[in-house]
Amino acid sequence: MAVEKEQLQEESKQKNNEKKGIAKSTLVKVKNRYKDVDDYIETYEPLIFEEAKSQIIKQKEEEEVTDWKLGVVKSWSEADDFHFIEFPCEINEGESISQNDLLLLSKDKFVDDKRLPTAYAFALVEHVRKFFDTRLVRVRLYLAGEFLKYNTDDVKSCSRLFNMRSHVCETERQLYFMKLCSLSTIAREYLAIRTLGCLPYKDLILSAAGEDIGPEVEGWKIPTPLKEYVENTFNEFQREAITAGLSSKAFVLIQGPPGTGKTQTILGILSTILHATPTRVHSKTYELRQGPQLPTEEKRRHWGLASPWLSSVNPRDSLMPKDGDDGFYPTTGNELKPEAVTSSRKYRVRVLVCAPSNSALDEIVLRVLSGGVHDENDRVYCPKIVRIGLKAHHSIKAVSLDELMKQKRSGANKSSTNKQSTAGSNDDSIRAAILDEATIVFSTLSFSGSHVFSKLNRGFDVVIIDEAAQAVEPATLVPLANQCKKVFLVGDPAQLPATVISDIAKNHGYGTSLFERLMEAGYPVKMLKTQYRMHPEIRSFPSREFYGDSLQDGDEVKSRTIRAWHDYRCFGPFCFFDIHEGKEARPSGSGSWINIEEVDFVLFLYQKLISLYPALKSGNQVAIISPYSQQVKLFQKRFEEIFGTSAEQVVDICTVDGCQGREKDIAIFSCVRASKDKGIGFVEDIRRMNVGITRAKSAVLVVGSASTLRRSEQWNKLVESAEKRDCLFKVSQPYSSFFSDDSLASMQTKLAEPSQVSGPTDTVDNDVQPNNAGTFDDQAQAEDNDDGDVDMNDAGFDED
Ligand SMILES: Nc1ncnc2c1ncn2[C@@H]1O[C@H](COP(=O)(O)OP(=O)(O)OP(=O)(O)O)[C@@H](O)[C@H]1O
Repeated sequence: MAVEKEQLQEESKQKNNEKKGIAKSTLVKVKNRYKDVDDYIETYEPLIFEEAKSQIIKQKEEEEVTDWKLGVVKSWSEADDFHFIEFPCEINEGESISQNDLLLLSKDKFVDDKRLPTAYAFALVEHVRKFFDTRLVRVRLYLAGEFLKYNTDDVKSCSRLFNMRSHVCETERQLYFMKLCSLSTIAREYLAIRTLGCLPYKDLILSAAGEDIGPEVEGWKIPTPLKEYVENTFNEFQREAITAGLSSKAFVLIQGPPGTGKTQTILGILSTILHATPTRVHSKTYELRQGPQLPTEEKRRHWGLASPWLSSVNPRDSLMPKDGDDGFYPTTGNELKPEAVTSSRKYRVRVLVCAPSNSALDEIVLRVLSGGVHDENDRVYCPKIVRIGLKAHHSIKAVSLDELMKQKRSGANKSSTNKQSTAGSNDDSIRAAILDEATIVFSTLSFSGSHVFSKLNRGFDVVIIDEAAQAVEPATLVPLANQCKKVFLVGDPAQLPATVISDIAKNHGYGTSLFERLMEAGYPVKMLKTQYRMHPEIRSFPSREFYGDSLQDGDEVKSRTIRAWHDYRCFGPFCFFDIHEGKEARPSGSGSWINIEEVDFVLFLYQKLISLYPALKSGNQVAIISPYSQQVKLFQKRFEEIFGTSAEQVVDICTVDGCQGREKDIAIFSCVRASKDKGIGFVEDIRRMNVGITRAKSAVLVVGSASTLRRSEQWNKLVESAEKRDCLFKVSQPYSSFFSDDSLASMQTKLAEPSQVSGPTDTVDNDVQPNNAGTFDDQAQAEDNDDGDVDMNDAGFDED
């Protein structure tokens, strides 16, 4: 990797020399197809820089920067127009400085924005190493002048840089520094677009060309028992996706609309690719070497002859309980034994599974840990897996690299007498051993470009990227540099895309994922069409509007999602409450919006639901969702005032962007925008609507201003759909009257007959009651105490 980096630097230098005099300052839009690698880099490079700039500014605005620290220059050098300096740095608890952090270095502290010091510069951390009791930080600075435009050699001399140069080029000089932000993710993405030219399937990425995958191009075969498992367990669309994975295609795209079993399909893919053999191996010589495949009866006869103590009937068959738990391979609890590899296994595929965020990643790790994968003989086992990176969820800590290292270290320490002197190199070899043994490695996209990966002895044969439509294209390229031959992109471009901070980059299409671009260009996509989450009444609108009416319901979805509250028309499965007196407002200094009337109504709605169906008070079965983070904060505050309990203990209150991938029994969606003539901002994004209305299993209750929302074509369709289905409710103040006994009785769908329901209906201990401190008639005022707010994806940027 280090060699690659040097090569790339050299390449880029050469190119810049060739281009001398050609100043390329204009940004170009992301296209569906690219002529060549240069065309690709010329498109993405300036967009990455734009995004980096916005990220730096955002961090500064959010005041996530640390305090000034004092350092003393220990050494300095100069190479390739850059200056390098090293200085010791004390790192206190809760602080960190690591590779790719952006620092501000200055001769004096900044006192205010108007009188800037005379010597200061930005610096990028090259590396940090131990130095006695502190750390030694090495940074890179460019002090030759300021670039006037992107991609130009036009450098203007600059006195602050000139002064800085004379200041730092002497040891023992004091300097102040502060960490501004980490540029790790963006640096890895930059390196990834620069390595595109080295990827074996670069032409596919550039041209976005691919034919549909038929069985004739099957590149891998799976043993019969595993094949039977796939046939019996997965629906036809999932099977197609899994079979496409066994083809010789380098890229397989799988679109998974909400609740269609994306994760389930990924588990199926893992089982098959880990136990598949290349088709070419199933040649005549192989068959001869292996002997012919015998029919089952014949096999039994052979076993009988070879093992006369076995009766012709396997005794375990007669004991097998109905749920398939035979006591040897129980299907519940901690049944997952480690894999036993037999001598017939000739191939050991190594898989890297990635996702854009830690939470999405841990979801799959957990599913592999709890569900396991199936081997050649359809036995479930737990493969050797390692979760690399930061912020691993506590439930999967056992397989995190840090935890596995701890275990190995303590094992090694017990058997070692010379611990201290070799600790560092030991760690490296322990890490390498753990990763080499792992069959599946899990990492976020960004972390897959970290130094841990560059030190691996072996790359990965297959990369699976989940939530691939939620990542910008350069982020998707990061794990592909790990020598993989086959790539699965699993995601849904009809749901929310990646968060892009720079408006300029966004307007130039930087938010387009590789998945979306390939799909737009006509690359074949396997779509999962059977959904197992939503009541059909919830499924119908998004299916028609976002998936060409192609979604169908899995067996028994309807009966599994019928609930007692469906006895009232106002509690689902699908409702739109027109809060026509609501008014949008913008807390001062904020880019976000609130709507107090909607908050009031939703609290009445929630209160009514839990008083009629107390079981809803436990287990976070209800979500209150809003596109705007200020509205989310207002909900949390009011909830606490009224119920006297922290909202998060009983209900999930989150932004739409933060709830993608989650599933709840009931979702209440507060749209916020309500005005006489204004637009509806980013609520108009149909992908945001799609996510908001597809989280619920049994009831999606949309709360908004119908007249405002109708200004958007898609929202107009949603309101019309509610109207047609007789589930549009115009609600006037006081909202309590909407839920009066008479009013509820008029909305009853059945007459007092007990419901045939599968969900929770009983009372529970965890009581939530309005307390005396607040009443529903309180009109909570929005607080102006927050800083500027841009409603970003809650997942945010996840690592180092
Ligand atoms: N073939 C199937 N037969 C029956 N149930 C299935 C099948 N595939 C998936 N499911 C069920 O559907 C539900 C959703 O599956 P899964 O979590 O894999 O979906 P997903 O597409 O990853 O969800 P999300 O939209 O939240 O990302 C799970 O309860 C799962 O057990």
